[in-house]
Amino acid sequence: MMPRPAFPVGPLWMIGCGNMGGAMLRRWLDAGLDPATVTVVTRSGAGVPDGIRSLRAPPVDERAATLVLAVKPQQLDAVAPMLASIRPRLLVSVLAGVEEPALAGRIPAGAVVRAMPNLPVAIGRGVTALFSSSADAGVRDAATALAAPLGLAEWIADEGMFDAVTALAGCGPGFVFRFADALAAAGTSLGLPQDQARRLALATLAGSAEMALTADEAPATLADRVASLGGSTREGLNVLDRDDALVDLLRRTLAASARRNAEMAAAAR
Ligand SMILES: NC(=O)C1=CN([C@@H]2O[C@H](COP(=O)(O)OP(=O)(O)OC[C@H]3O[C@@H](n4cnc5c(N)ncnc54)[C@H](OP(=O)(O)O)[C@@H]3O)[C@@H](O)[C@H]2O)C=CC1
Ligand SMILES: O=C(O)[C@@H]1CCC=N1
Repeated sequence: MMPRPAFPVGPLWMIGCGNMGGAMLRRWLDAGLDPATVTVVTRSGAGVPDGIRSLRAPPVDERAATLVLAVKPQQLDAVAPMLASIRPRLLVSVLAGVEEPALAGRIPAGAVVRAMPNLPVAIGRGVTALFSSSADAGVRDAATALAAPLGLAEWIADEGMFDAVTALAGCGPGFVFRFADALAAAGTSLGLPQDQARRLALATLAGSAEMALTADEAPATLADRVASLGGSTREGLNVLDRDDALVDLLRRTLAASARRNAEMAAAAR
């Protein structure tokens, strides 16, 4: 296995440390990020890992090399003024929707990278999509080094694709968790005890995803291997496949999320 790239050198400040910022920071610390280099700024101090400097405003007489922005898009204008004079080498924003020019216009930085992580980054099995208009290898290496311990990291060439990537991978765990509950509930409706249905549903999802990830065949081929001719899986698949029911449902699901990302982008322009 290739060694992971080293974390960017210098102080790392994280603005906002809730569900996503907290998940990323905990994973970075587990992966060897030096806690002494980290400062977190929030209003309440809630959610900051033990042993990490937690402040209510950025320290005035210090500089960050890397600034990670992890507040909600609607909170950008509340935090931007206090970040305007920091001028970090690298600004990494995980804000859904908010585009690079909107970030660069509010928070001057050597370079801006948009990152779209998802919640399984907490266990190093997430997805992080990255975009930057900068072609600077140092910038890209630094962002890749931050994303690598979080799971799969993929650069997106066209920022116009970022809302779609956000809908699929950023929001995706929400849809998968909902699917897991639905699968379990369907088992319960056939008479299984609730806790057992949940265990079976989660283990089935985990095993199937792991198998599909490592298989040479496409998921459709794997599905056909489960569906014996004249058997019960085919009967179930017929329900999902009739009129493209599942595909249509997910198309509408992702389209709704992508639309909301575009709205948040427009609001920040
Ligand atoms: N949750 C997810 O799965 C994903 C989220 N994202 C993105 O991550 C970002 C954060 O989302 P999420 O973690 O879910 O949201 P949370 O509400 O959980 O976290 C927001 C954080 O911002 C802090 N905050 C809010 N206002 C201020 C302020 N004025 N000054 C300093 N800190 C502030 C909050 O702390 P306090 O209230 O104490 O100030 C909190 O730590 C969003 O932009 C979202 O688009 C991206 C991918 C996935
Ligand atoms: O729901 C949201 O807006 C964020 C973006 C991706 C996941 N959560």
